[in-house]
Amino acid sequence: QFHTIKYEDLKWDESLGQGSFTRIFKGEKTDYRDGEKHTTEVLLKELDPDHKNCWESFFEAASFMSQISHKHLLHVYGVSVHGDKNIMVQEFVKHGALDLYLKREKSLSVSWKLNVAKQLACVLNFLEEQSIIHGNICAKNLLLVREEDPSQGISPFIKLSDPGINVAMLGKDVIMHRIPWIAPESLAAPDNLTHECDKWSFGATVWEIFNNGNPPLQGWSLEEVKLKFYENKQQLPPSQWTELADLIGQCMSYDLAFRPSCRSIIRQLNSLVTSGNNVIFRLAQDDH
Ligand SMILES: N#Cc1ccc(Nc2nc(N)cc(-n3ccc(CO)n3)n2)cc1
Repeated sequence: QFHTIKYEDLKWDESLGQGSFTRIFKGEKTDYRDGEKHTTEVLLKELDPDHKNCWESFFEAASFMSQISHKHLLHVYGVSVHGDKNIMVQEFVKHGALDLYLKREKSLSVSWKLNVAKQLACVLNFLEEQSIIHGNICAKNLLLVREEDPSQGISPFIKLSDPGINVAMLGKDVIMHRIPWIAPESLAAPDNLTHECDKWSFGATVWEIFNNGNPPLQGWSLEEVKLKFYENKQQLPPSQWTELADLIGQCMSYDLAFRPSCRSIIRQLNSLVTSGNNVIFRLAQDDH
């Protein structure tokens, strides 16, 4: 169900860091098409050898990404296995993961943030229409293809990365680290994810985007304290912008039935764009 790439057709360049069970490197893949040699810049995502028992889930994530295509879904060229090395070969995304970008760029505009949130809502809507559940929506799994350039009227462009190892495969402690992105009902049943779980995670991710990449519950390092967050049905600190806080609150409602449809999420984001402009316009008016 996905393309296998020969190990000798891959070249490793610099290391770009590591995820929870993977290491990522910049690299190149070589194809020979119509008698010509083509070299493509790629991202090589290597599964840690000591987690090779998760290789099926690792490749399931790869096949998940290659069975459907969408402009806001990361393209996966294929996989390569060599000895105890399991490698996913992805398109190289120029500006990397959004969580780091949000921490680095401190003066992103409200319209930048809304634009990115809308792109995520669009790909979420697409996945729901395809009855596909991602299961790991968070800023770390959003990749920035293009920065904005206001002088050229160029807006940011993001892609959703693969979900990584299936949360059901992971130990209890790893699942704890996904609080508050993981929907509360999924803690009890991580192998029974629903589209509503992705909406909960969407809410936590929009919260991240509007909080300059400060992880939610920062400093709440003790797992039992994080569990209290769910037991007490707590919400993340609400934004001053009530309409935004309402949308995040709807997505992160403990009752599945109260989580909005993707259509409603997109509609509410669109109205935030207009109300956002009006707020700015009103504030500007007050100044004069
Ligand atoms: N400095 C720097 C820098 C780092 C990475 C990229 N590019 C890239 N391309 C991808 N396809 C995937 C990723 N990821 C990064 C974290 C994850 C977690 O899954 N993925 N990064 C570009 C610049």
